[in-house]
Amino acid sequence: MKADCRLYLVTPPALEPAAFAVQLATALDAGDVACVQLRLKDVDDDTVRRAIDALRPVAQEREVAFILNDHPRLAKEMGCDGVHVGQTDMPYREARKIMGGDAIVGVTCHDSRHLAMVAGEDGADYVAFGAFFPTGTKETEHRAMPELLTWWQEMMEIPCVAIGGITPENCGDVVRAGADFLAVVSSVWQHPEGPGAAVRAFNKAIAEA
Ligand SMILES: Cc1ncc(COP(=O)(O)OP(=O)(O)O)c(N)n1
Ligand SMILES: Cc1nc(C(=O)O)sc1CCOP(=O)(O)O
Ligand SMILES: [Mg+2]
Repeated sequence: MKADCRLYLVTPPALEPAAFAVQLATALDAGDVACVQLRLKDVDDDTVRRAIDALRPVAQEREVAFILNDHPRLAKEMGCDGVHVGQTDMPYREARKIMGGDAIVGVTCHDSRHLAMVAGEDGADYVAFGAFFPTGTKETEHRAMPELLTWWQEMMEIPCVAIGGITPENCGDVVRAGADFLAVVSSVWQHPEGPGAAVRAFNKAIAEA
């Protein structure tokens, strides 16, 4: 059992804020979730602001960290707890400068030991590896293996996030390999019995891994 692995929910790529706030509350009330990332692609800043206004309180009232994908300035302006930046977004150091020392800043590192070491040494709060499994949520060019997580855990103290196609059924190897967080989209929001059932299934799978 690796009880210290936790869930990191990432929102669906498109959502209607008021309706999704209800879904999010259902997910967060169902079990243990460490953080929520708002990930909206190809929308304008005001659309992101409206979504933050609807969703940030749902997470923060439950003491769940609220992280914005891609947009450090909006994350700072809107009171998010952190930001996630990819390799083609803003460089980590610039994001940190905008967010300040206390905020969470996470960095995508694909399947690269080098990128992860650089992010870790620069001061990232977590590194994210993926994709561990095929995913329909986004086109991915990189495939990460569970051994990468084990190597990271042996080398570094900074938490690592596993992402990409992770489900309650396939997460065991990733959890046992050393993931500190499982970042998930479709297996939660498209779960046939709803997001609450998905969170419960993940919590059980993690506890039994
Ligand atoms: C936790 C987490 N890990 C990886 C990503 C992917 O970020 P990025 O490579 O910038 O791609 P987009 O998500 O922006 O399309 C992530 N968002 N979250
Ligand atoms: C947003 C994202 N980033 C990835 C990466 O590999 O960096 S995979 C991915 C999509 C994750 O969605 P799902 O849980 O539905 O597979
Ligand atoms: Mg990005």
